[in-house]
Amino acid sequence: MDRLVLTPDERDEITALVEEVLGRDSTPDVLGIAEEGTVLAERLPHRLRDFLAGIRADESEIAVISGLSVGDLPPTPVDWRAAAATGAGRHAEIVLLLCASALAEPFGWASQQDGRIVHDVCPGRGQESSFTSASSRLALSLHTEDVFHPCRGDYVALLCTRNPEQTATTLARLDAREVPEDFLAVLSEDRFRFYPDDSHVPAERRQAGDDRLTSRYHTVGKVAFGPPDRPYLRFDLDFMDAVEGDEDAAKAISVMHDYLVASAQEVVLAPGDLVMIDNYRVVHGRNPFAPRWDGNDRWLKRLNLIRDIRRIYLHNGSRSRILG
Ligand SMILES: NC(=[NH2+])NCCC[C@H](N)C(=O)O
Ligand SMILES: O=C(O)CCC(=O)C(=O)O
Ligand SMILES: [Fe+2]
Repeated sequence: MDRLVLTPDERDEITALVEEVLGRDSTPDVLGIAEEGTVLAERLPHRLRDFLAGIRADESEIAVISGLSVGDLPPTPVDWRAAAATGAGRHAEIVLLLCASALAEPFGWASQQDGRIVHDVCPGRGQESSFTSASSRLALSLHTEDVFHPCRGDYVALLCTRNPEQTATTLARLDAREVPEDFLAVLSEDRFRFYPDDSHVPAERRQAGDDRLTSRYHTVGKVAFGPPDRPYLRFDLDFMDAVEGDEDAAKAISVMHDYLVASAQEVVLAPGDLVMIDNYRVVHGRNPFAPRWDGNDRWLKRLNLIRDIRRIYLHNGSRSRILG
């Protein structure tokens, strides 16, 4: 894991840029700021830009930037809808957008959190055991973000605003030297189906049987692909299976899951920590925790990033960075 600890001066420089951007409009347009992101990011401190350029060039698995300001925070919202309605944590959203734009291009999903580009990750009441990021008492299993989609992010960026119980984010990779060749061979073939996860599939639409959003919709592909000595990875036990009747592929999924769990590392994010997770090189998840419901619950802001925004434009057939 790579880490950059910002100096108080660097933190203040970033805060000043964020305040300038927020001060331009009475109602800040987060998507508009995302459009400008790569230009605004040119004004971030040199050491931060150098650090992120290095992360990108090396394809580093995990990078943490510490010491960011997250602004004045209201109580942790009860769910992402409440956060969206009130604009809670706007300062943190812009910190995340600007810093992440020095690494890659921000984009969003029309099907996720109402098409917002910056997401809220906080425990949701009644969602303690869900398979979405709003879960708490149930662990979030190791996954590739948006595993079903060919335009899934190159990175997931998470900025922590609160983490009172020091709940860990879990991370694991596939080391080709550690696994048998025949196992890797199965993973490297188009023998796996990947489905949209529950954050893309509102319960009502699933019940209504909207084909694009139900389990009938899937893409087929490989779990391991790309550079053989440093394979990329596509995996989410909860939202994948083997193609019809392929028992060796089914077995490979469970062996792979056990391998990832056994080799996972934990990173505890503190307020002001921003982690950039390479969504091709590692899978991530979260340990379970007990929600408090006292306004002081764990709260992250999340952003998806892609190296080439044209892939999103081509998929959309328009110059929009909200994939829909
Ligand atoms: N294994 C899983 N639970 N996968 C789904 C991950 C959570 C999903 N990306 C969300 O935003 O809610
Ligand atoms: O809460 C965490 O630490 C990770 C959550 C997660 O997987 C996500 O928001 O995509
Ligand atoms: Fe995730």
